[in-house]
Amino acid sequence: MDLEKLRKSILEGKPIVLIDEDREVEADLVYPAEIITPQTLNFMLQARGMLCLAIDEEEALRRGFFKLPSKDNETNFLITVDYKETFTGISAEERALTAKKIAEGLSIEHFRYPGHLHLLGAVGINKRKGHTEASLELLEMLGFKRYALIIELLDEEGNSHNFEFIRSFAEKHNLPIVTIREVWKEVVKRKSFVKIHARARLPSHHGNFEIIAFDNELDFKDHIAIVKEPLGEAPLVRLHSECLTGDTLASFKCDCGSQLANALKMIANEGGILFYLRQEGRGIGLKNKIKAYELQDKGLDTVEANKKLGFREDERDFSVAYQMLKSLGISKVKLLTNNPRKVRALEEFGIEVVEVIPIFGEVNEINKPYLEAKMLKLGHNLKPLLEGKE
Ligand SMILES: Nc1nc2c(ncn2[C@@H]2O[C@H](COP(=O)(O)OP(=O)(O)OP(=O)(O)O)[C@@H](O)[C@H]2O)c(=O)[nH]1
Ligand SMILES: [Mg+2]
Ligand SMILES: [Mg+2]
Ligand SMILES: [Zn+2]
Repeated sequence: MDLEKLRKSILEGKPIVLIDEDREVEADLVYPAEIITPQTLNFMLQARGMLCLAIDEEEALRRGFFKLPSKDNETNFLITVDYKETFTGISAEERALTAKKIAEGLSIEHFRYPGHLHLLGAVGINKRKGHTEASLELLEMLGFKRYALIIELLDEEGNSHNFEFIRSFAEKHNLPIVTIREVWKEVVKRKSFVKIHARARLPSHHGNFEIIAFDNELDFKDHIAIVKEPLGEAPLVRLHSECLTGDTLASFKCDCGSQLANALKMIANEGGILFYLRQEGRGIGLKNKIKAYELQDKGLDTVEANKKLGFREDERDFSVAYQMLKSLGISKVKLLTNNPRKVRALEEFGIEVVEVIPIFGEVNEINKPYLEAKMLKLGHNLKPLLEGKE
């Protein structure tokens, strides 16, 4: 995402096409309310969705705007308004004026309601990754105030999910395209959602560690770090994904339990950090992993089983691991893994992986086909282990 270029394009009066690939599979045009002109607003109305103004819900409520009684609706609508000095409130000029007055911080006394501009309350992109939230983050990182005019882009037939049309519309009008995923990634780099909650001694079978718990407003799960001093400039780091069956129940189906023990031993000897990440089943959760096991009992491999259940081969997101590292002041690591995706995930956030150190578990007749599938289909570097040369 080239922020300079995006800002320039906005200042030329061009809205950004913000694509939501994950939730709604739709695109909205986005423009800062503070600098909206009647011309740009009129251009945005071509998109033919519903023009709304996104605002932080907390702030809107503080200023006296309110929600209508509603059943739990996914879209967080507040009242509709017109600025008091408008005539009917519907023209591009008058809607632009209403939007600007909201961006100036005026409270509800200066508006009539119901009116012609819909207000949408944003609840924070960590809690909801919709257009409402992402548009505010996007504008903030471009140096604008957190008030966004947004409107869904419909094709000639009125369909909102036509990505081919969305891309051709952007191209035709020379509008930049950004995805909500890109915005979220940038937010994870800029804003901190994780901080240390408590730390305590943890003597264990493997050595004397410290255990750290976090307040985590990023994915709201209880991840922990197991730390052994000294850390040095680039400590040994292991990102361990939870595996109840392997870690706790000593299952033969995978190598997780023995990898965990080996990682803790290495860290006990040399110093380092093990992050115990609650990403059971490569992020699909325990129940789904058992479902995947059911399919594997019937002959599918670990990747095919995930796909059959409608998941990607790997659903893990390492942004929380990045923020935990940051909260511990670490920007360089020696990473214990055979999984190239973990290296890439950290590097994308700007963590320097100075060395990748293989970490093998035990191979047996039961987990061998699973490990082979990971090597062949997920690109894990397990050749030395499977050839017995590790
Ligand atoms: N969906 C799914 N998850 C599995 C399966 N077997 C193990 N897992 C999960 O896979 C995760 C461990 O990931 P692995 O791919 O073994 O290893 P990795 O952590 O990505 O890579 P390394 O760093 O090299 O160990 C844990 O969350 C396990 O619960 C399976 O058959 N299906
Ligand atoms: Mg939407
Ligand atoms: Mg593993
Ligand atoms: Zn496992």
